[in-house]
Amino acid sequence: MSANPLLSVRDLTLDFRSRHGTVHVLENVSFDIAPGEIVGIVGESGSGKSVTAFAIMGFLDKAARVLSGDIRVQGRDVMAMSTRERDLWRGKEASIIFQTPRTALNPIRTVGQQIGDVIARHTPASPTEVQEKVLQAMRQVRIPDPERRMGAYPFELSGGLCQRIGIAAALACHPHLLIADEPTTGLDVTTQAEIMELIRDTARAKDLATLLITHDLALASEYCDRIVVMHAGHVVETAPVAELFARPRHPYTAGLLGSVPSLVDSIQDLRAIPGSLPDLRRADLPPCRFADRCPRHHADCDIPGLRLEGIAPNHLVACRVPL
Ligand SMILES: Nc1ncnc2c1ncn2[C@@H]1O[C@H](COP(=O)(O)OP(=O)(O)OP(=O)(O)O)[C@@H](O)[C@H]1O
Repeated sequence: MSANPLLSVRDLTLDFRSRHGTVHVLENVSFDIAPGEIVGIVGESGSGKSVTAFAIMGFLDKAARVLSGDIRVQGRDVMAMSTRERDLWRGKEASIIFQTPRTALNPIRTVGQQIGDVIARHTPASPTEVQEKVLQAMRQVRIPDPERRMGAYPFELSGGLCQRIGIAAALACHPHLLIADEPTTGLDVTTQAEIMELIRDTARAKDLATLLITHDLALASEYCDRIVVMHAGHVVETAPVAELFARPRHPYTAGLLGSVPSLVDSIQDLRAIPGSLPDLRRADLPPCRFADRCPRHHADCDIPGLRLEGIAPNHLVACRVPL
């Protein structure tokens, strides 16, 4: 893991209590992000990507119970913060952008007011100074004609412009950590590329540690430096992007890569991963939650104590029979 990470998540284990029983959502989730690094979390729906992001930001609902683990941003223990400290920390040190930009914005306030609200919460400034900072934030995310657009309501702007407003609000107070949860869902391909380029350029220019949550492996391969692969609440593999795509070592990662048309050599090589995620309410979840779906399953896989281990420089895998 990184020598001086900006974000460090260690052995995060949490569950949710629900009417249908306890859901064992995350177990021993660990990863780091260095300043300026873009890390993608990939995995099927339900693998725990968003819950991990919400745990970092302190957005978990009351049904969540953190059983163990540690989350630090710039060395600061995020889970030990009071609600007030957390409110001040969000936006100033860490920000999140969501997948549905229009619904993430308040429909009855102009976009300029909404960016201004974030600035005013964190910086003592006069209304004129706030307005100047709003314009700066809008220019930074390349919104054309910001003087006019700051008076618009979200419904008056395209999905791509709304996402730019979301990013402007997230970055307005210069945080060090940015979490982007499926930031381009629902946007057309050209707008998707523009938004991803904006996120990448900003991360590089401002040395932001960026966590990109996505289903889209092709997108992750293009914009991320490193990938964290999650399956059913476990991190199963993490490696620099080129290495992971050239030589996946976990059978689940190999299965994911083999199921993406643009990443296989020919259509004949395209394969779906058999089975589905295990029911996370099971009290007897196996040490490897991929075991029931794994073509390489072996008796050793059922021995408790499976951990992420180094298999090559910067390449960790949680598998007893890696590829
Ligand atoms: N409030 C909750 N109560 C019970 N279970 C929950 C709650 N929130 C999330 N979960 C469960 O946690 C697991 C992980 O959900 P999460 O949303 O993090 O997955 P994800 O990988 O982000 O999926 P997607 O790509 O569909 O957003 C799922 O099994 C989900 O049902």
